Amino acid sequence: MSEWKFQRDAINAFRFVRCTFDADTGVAQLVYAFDDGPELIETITVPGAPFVLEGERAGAAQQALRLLHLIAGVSYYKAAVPPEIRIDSYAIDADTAAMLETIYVNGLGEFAYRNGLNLHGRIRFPHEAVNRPAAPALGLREHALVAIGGGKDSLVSIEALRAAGIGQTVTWIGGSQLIRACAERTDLPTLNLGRALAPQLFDFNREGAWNGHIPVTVLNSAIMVFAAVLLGVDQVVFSNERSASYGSFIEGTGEVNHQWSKGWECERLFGDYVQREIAADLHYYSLLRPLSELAVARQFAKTDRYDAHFSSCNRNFHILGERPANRWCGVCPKCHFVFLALAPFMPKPRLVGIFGRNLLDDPGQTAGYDALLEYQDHKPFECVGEGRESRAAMAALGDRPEWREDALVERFAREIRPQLDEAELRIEPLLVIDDEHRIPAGLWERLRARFAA
Ligand SMILES: CC(=O)N[C@H]1[C@@H](OP(=O)(O)OP(=O)(O)OC[C@H]2O[C@@H](n3ccc(=O)[nH]c3=O)[C@H](O)[C@@H]2O)O[C@H](CO)[C@@H](O)[C@@H]1O[C@H](C)C(=O)N[C@@H](C)C(=O)N[C@@H](CCC(=O)O)C(=O)O
Ligand SMILES: Nc1ncnc2c1ncn2[C@@H]1O[C@H](COP(=O)(O)OP(=O)(O)OP(=O)(O)O)[C@@H](O)[C@H]1O
Repeated sequence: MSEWKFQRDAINAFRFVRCTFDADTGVAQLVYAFDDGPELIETITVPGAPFVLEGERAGAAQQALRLLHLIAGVSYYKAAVPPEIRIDSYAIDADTAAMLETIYVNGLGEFAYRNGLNLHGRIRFPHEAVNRPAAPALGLREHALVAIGGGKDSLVSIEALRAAGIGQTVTWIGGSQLIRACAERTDLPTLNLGRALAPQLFDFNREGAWNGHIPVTVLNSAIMVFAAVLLGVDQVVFSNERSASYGSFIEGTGEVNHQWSKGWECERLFGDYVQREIAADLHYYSLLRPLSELAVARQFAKTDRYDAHFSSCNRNFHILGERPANRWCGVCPKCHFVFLALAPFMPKPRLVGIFGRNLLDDPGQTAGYDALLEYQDHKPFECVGEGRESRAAMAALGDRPEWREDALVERFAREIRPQLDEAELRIEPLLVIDDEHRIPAGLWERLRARFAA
């Protein structure tokens, strides 16, 4: 074993070795390996131990842990993308294998495109006939674990749940101080789940591993579903908007969606699986699924409670490395998009105050905005709205005296808008609420009017 060296192209198999949970400490270990190489151990820590798990709750916790093991494996599998996948310590059925293949192939879509790999037909999870009855209802108490990511979306959900009178615990994974500050600002109960990647992954990256984006939202979802079973609560709430279901259109390739695991296909697949295989009364849903990015931005603008705390700039969230000095780097696609999406709904001084500068009056940002507008470029691989949302927001600003002379708004009006169909530049149709979602019916009845206003 000590002789083993990471040689990406010589690896034959990726192994799901085992997953364990110590109810006395709240620590789960997710163990993987390549061939007969060293064990790669990812650790998840759930505060609140010791946990008492008996009977059907214990069975549900084991199912949730296995689902997490299988999904979290994507971080390591991607390092070598070997021809074979093995599961050493338990068996999965054909439906589970099919779901995992869908998550891996689509969730690694951007990774595959950027690395010139074709994963279709290459990712095969071994499966056998497994006789398991549908998951029982566990009698979970009515309470929501709400994911918070430090950006505007989860804060919109948290305020909507508060208004609807749903008991919630604001929950995040990892050690981000920015997320902690936002969570504390909610004045609600909080829960910070620990996650440590296997340290060897960083060595493998230096030694030539394949690297690229992984479907982090479904992975965070699996962590929170596991925590919900341990804590005995019946809802796991994310804040993935409708626009996340649409990717970037690449000429000659087709659609590649950076945020596939925030999209509707993934939510439906994962949420149905949780109810069928883990607990019939555990509801996983995205509260913002019926809303476009612009509709979410409009909701966010209604309160200034988080202006001095939130950030959507992903540069804040690296495990290693530098973070922007003032929460908004101002040059990445998320900064560009969030500034543009909020601008139609916020007084200009407030928005410029949040970012510390006016991104739309900076000609240096032209290429970034062109990509968002899908003008001579494709939509960036980031969590940003659809091209038609960016174009509609820019057109709306062009009609407003306080914005229309800013460099990029003026350029849009002069150079890009004349090439577009005016009927497709209206904001109102993009703010319409959709009916495709998994939000429990009673809650949605209480929230629909709020989101429509
Ligand atoms: C913070 C960030 O954007 N990270 C992406 C970046 O990673 P980078 O190498 O620059 O730094 P680290 O995040 O510190 O990661 C170090 C290495 O660790 C591996 N890794 C990390 C997390 C993980 O869950 N699995 C891993 O394997 C990986 O090898 C890293 O190199 O670039 C990476 C490659 O493109 C991205 O994979 C990193 O993205 C993180 C997984 C991440 O958390 N990103 C979110 C901020 C994010 O992109 N959210 C999406 C949600 C969409 C979705 O569900 O896919 C979004 O906002 O659009
Ligand atoms: N570290 C984390 N722990 C738990 N959930 C997270 C974490 N990071 C992101 N999420 C959740 O994943 C989903 C997608 O993240 P996303 O970044 O789009 O949302 P956000 O941070 O709320 O808003 P924004 O789009 O403005 O960044 C959200 O539900 C968010 O709460």
